[in-house]
Amino acid sequence: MSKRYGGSTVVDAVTFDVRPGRVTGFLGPNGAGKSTTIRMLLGLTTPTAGRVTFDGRSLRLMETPLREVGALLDAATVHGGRTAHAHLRWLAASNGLPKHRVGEVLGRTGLEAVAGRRVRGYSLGMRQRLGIAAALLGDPPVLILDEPVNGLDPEGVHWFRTLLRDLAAEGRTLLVSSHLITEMALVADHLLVIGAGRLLADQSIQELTRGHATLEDAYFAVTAASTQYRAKQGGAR
Ligand SMILES: Nc1ncnc2c1ncn2[C@@H]1O[C@H](COP(=O)(O)OP(=O)(O)OP(=O)(O)O)[C@@H](O)[C@H]1O
Repeated sequence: MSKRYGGSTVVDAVTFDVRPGRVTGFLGPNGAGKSTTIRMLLGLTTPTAGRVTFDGRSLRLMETPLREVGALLDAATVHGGRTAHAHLRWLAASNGLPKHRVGEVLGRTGLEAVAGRRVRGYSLGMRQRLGIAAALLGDPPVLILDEPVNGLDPEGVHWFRTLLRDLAAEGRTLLVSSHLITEMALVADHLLVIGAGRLLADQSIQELTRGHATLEDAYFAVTAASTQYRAKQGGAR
């Protein structure tokens, strides 16, 4: 896929496959084109060139997309006056999903005890859990999660790691973007690295790290030429 905005190409002929049964991490410096790529995967932004298919099919042609692809984008988008339970009930009803899925995803995301509270009183971590619950609602074989650990406390991060591994073990396809390389090193099997709109790496963690002391070192080496924002070293004066 490629995406141009005005005169600038923000995603430049990026091609990749995301395989089932493993966690694929999606990394890149600020402004690299991760969100734009994810929005194109989900049909929220139209590519200037190229296309996206899920098991050979276009998302637009699917009758019940939530059963096919679950997504977490911006956890802040839920109406604050709704309870988590009401939000998920509404999503289930409007997408033809069975009511019992609401209780199941509330259980899987640890939100049962707070499901009757209005979302405006939720912490960022609770909102992230609710966003993950919504992504899981249709029991989809594919999950695309943008910055899912954002705002999660240490227990939440630990819970999420286990959840990701379980979802991969169930044979699902998981694409997870993050800025946290150390977190990716713990959960991902495979990494896509993007920089300045180009795909810089599409490798297993072991392959990418080979020849470097750590995954972080490998990441800095791969993205060195495409990082637009890097502070000068040294103390502030
Ligand atoms: N609607 C838009 N119109 C014009 N330019 C855009 C638009 N959306 C994104 N861009 C530009 O595209 C580039 C890639 O942005 P994008 O949000 O995809 O990067 P990102 O990798 O998700 O960054 P971050 O890690 O900071 O969230 C940036 O230079 C951004 O300014």
